[in-house]
Amino acid sequence: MAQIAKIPVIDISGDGDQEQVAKELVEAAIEHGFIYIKNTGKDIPADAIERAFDLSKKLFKAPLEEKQACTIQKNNRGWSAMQYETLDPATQRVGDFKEAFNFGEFVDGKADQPIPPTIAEEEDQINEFRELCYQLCLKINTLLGIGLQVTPPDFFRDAHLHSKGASGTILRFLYYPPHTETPSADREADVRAGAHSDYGSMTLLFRLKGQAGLEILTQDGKTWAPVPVVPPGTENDPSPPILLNIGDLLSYWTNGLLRSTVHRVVFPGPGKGAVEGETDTEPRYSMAFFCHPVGTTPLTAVPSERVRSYNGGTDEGNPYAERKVLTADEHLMMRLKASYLQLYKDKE
Ligand SMILES: O=C(O)CCC(=O)C(=O)O
Ligand SMILES: [Fe+2]
Repeated sequence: MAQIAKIPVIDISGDGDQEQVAKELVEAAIEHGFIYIKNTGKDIPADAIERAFDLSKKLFKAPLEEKQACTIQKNNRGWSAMQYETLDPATQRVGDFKEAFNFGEFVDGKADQPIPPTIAEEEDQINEFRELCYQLCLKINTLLGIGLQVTPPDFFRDAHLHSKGASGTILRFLYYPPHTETPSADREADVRAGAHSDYGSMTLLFRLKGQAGLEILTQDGKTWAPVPVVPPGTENDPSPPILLNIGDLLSYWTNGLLRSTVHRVVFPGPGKGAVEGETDTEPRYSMAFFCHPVGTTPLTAVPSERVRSYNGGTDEGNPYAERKVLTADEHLMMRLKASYLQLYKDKE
């Protein structure tokens, strides 16, 4: 069996020493880029997560025409069909064995995009779940600011405030069929989601017990390590931990100090390193909340001595000195173009 990923579990739900928690979070973000946020149910109640998963199952079971009518657009919202997205085009021979549905920001509590009629009545519930995720990301942004001693410490949080404008933030439901339903997929050669790093500031990932598949690339750059849904010590929590990972934008913004880790979703068939108690024989559902700063935010130098003095892991001086300042939206567009080849080819 493959070595499972070494990812720390951190509890940020308490009222205790915030500085200490912030420090632990920052060290984990620098060292691993992935962190299990212990789910005590205080930030995101277990039943809100359960209900969101139920809604996601209902959505993917909706008639094909309903989903097709919501096909993903250049605004990154809507439904992406089985094998439509290819996250790692350089390596994959076929597209990802998954379906996905992206919800962008809501306006006045309503979705600002077509929604399948099958789930239209639950629009409020989607909005509420988005809001819980957003609030948790704001809290994490504050902790990162404190841990990196940014002045002011709410520098990152501020850049994510809805009140300052629209952002590319997406709540994404994902459905991966069991291997038995995708016989054309070669368990060894094909993947359910190609190797990639996430585009935004940070991602919250929700998974279900027993459903295998997620792996991260370890620091040697060639070994893949499975990421258990329920790491040791969290078995009795109300819900499995929420998996937090740092995205490319936050890594870029911090000069590479915070690590954006490459990950993928595989068919961990027998002998291929599945975690004990997890399989790929059942349908797999996951939900990702991709948190982005307000689109017009310029990704200028972070006012933190720790970030400033980090030279991006090279000896060539500080990349801030040379690079063009991108906005959050420009950074996102650069990444989207690389993974939706068809969408951008057909319509440009
Ligand atoms: O489904 C998962 O476990 C991971 C999904 C993912 O990495 C993504 O959508 O960016
Ligand atoms: Fe991802």
